Amino acid sequence: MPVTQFEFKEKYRYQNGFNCYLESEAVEGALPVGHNSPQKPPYGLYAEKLSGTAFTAPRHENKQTWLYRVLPSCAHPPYQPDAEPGHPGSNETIKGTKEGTLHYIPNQLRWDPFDHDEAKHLDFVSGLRLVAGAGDPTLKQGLGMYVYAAGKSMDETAAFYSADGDLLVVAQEGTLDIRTEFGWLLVRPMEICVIPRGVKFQVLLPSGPARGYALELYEGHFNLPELGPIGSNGLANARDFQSPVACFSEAFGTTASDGPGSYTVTVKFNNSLFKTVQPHTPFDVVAWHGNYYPFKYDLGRFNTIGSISFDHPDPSIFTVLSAPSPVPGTAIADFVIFPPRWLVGEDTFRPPWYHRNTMSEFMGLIQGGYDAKRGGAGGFVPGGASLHNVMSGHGPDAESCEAARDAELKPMKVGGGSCAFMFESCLMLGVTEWGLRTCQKVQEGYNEESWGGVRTHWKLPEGLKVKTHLVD
Ligand SMILES: O=C(O)Cc1cc(O)ccc1O
Ligand SMILES: [Fe+2]
Repeated sequence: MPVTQFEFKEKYRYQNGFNCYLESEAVEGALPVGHNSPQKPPYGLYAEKLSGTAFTAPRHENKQTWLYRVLPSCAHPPYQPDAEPGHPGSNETIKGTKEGTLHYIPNQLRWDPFDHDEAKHLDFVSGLRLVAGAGDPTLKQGLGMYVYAAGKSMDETAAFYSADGDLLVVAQEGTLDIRTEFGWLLVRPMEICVIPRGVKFQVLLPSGPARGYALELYEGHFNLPELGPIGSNGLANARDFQSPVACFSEAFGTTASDGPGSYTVTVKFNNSLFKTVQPHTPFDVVAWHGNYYPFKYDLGRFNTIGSISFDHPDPSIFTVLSAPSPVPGTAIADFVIFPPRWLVGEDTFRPPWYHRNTMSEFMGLIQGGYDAKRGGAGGFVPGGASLHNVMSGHGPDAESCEAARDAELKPMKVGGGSCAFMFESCLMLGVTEWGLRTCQKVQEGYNEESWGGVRTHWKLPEGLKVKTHLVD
């Protein structure tokens, strides 16, 4: 059914701000006033608390939301393990291997663009593939890195949630129309969203097939990075984050065990999928208030900051969101983007310097090219990825390096119409069997092709006295 202008406007109304205490009611008076759990909440709703941190987490970290819904979430038949091994979206593909073990490889890896779902038999959940990860969701430590390829919408009677972590979704191709318990989020390419642990959602594809990347954070939550001397504005500004308004369905019966339909809820629990089928909709939240909710962000709104004198700054200057570890300044996951920007550095090697990083770097490309790597077939291209793990040396490929050494250093706009991103983590990443072999996208000659041709420029000026010299 086509949406009318009015419905469209209502459905995609958002509340603005990051990490705010928000409230929303789809029906006037559905939110209890001055009270969280009255004896009988308005209109016969049930009050249900959804916590994103321990009840006793410090005030500045505490995340909770009160939901006012037609039926409480506990009213469902038992969950059952889902799908046979090997089946798309089965435990095997979510874990990465049958045993769930990961491959630890010091080599640089790069992937050709991941396949679209040509056959249109995958939806967002069955099209989700774990490529790399670290840690363990049962310990609430670490993270998972995914690509998704979906050719069709999730069923209108389907919902999904992850008990394992908060899911940051990076849309690369195709629009995601995401229905959540909290309301709707429209996420287009060059936009991202975060769906917190436990929040049920359904992904529709209004513009056809979709492909993208996702990061699941088993530990903590994403925050805006500290701005330090940058001051009180810049990078991703708080007001540009958008959250849904309450929107509910009336598909329920007189009790929790009768109802108009069959609604399938799939849960990802310790990287395994479980399913239940309940007769009432899980999208029955009429009102909510709290600070634990899904949100979206348009990467085009990022206020990019960089050097206006010399030298190439650390990429942390491009951090959109950061999920801290207990070690100050050290992230379990940073989400970093490389948007179009001006380069004006004088006497500066402008692309990323060569480096070995104690953090691991998983990169993807949303659109366009990346200034340190060649594009085209077999290069770093939209929909593909690279992984430079802990201490794996990397930097511009030989071609980009030579071009940058000889470039005339006038002000120059890089990356017009392009946007690469990086999931950077303090943890060593393991690659799944799917990521390494099954997907068949790993570029075999990546290292040799990129850096095999790096030229030696070393030349000792004649007559210069050598202070120390190793005699081999
Ligand atoms: O490796 C990369 O391409 C990402 C990156 C970019 C940059 O500008 C500096 C460091 C870094 O790791
Ligand atoms: Fe790097």
